[in-house]
Amino acid sequence: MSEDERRVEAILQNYELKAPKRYKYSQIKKITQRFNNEIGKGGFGTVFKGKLIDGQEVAVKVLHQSNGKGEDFVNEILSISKTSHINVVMLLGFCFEGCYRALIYEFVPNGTLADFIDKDKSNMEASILWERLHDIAVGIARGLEYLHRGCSAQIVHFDIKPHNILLDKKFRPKIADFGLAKLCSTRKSTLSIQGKGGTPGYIAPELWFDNFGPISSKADVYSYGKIALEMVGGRKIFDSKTDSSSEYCFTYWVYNHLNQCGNLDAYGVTEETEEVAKKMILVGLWCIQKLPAERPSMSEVVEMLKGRIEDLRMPPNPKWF
Ligand SMILES: Nc1ncnc2c1ncn2[C@@H]1O[C@H](COP(=O)(O)OP(=O)(O)OP(=O)(O)O)[C@@H](O)[C@H]1O
Repeated sequence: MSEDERRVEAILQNYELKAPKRYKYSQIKKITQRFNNEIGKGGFGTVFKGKLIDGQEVAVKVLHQSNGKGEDFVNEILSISKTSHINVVMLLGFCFEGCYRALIYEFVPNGTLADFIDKDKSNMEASILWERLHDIAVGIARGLEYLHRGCSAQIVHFDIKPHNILLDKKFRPKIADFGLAKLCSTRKSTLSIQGKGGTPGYIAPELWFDNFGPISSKADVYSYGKIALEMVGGRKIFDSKTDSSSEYCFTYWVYNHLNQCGNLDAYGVTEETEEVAKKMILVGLWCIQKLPAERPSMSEVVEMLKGRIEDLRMPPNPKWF
């Protein structure tokens, strides 16, 4: 056994794991029918569709063997095994055997929020579309509120982006991909991370620069704000391949437009759907405030989204990163 394996094994034994069952690699092969149904590839591994003995459909993430260190694997297991929430993807099991590592999740069948944002929605009735967007926004906010405050350990995800939000058959969002997540004591409100995590466009400024204040769950709030704006804009607000200034422009455009009491026709927002769109924009703008202390908590975001539009203010100054 390598030093790294010994370390992972010790952590797994010492940690009180709530639920996930440990599987042998031979069982993983059976569950995935010898890896014959690939769903997709990520930075850390390949995801296959599979079936447990009781017939439950699962997604099995098989980690690349080149991932020498067990850190991401342990992080994902330890973070997610402490959770149980309708808006957080459930970890059902894992495999850690020699160089083989795999994670077994509930299968979430309706693609990612990124797919949904990109999808042509012109044949969807506007009121249905905006109700769905609003419900997705509330669901993600509730999932994050739970991770930040509601489960036994405080969890900061650090990589909230549309690709990591899966949608179930009722379009309920489920937060996935806990590779960068960090557990911290519920009494501690700040934490530190080694290395730079996150994804450009969604990553909070304090994760890059030292002078923005302490690192806390407000980093996820920032990423959430970007997602909320992206959902309203119906497009990526940051696209490194095409236009590095698009994010900046969209955010300012929306801010100025709303400040001057303009309507949002250009974004397919009608009178009927304007309230929902405005709420999501206002929430998004508050969440992407440069200083973490000026951003709302996720509980406040849920209240803002569920409350009356009249009670929402514009952020006082456009000081976004
Ligand atoms: N529980 C699941 N149910 C259904 N599909 C899933 C599930 N988990 C992941 N997938 C799909 O598998 C693909 C790969 O997921 P994975 O989390 O490994 O990578 P990623 O999020 O795309 O990239 P990275 O991990 O590098 O951020 C994605 O397209 C995702 O939609």
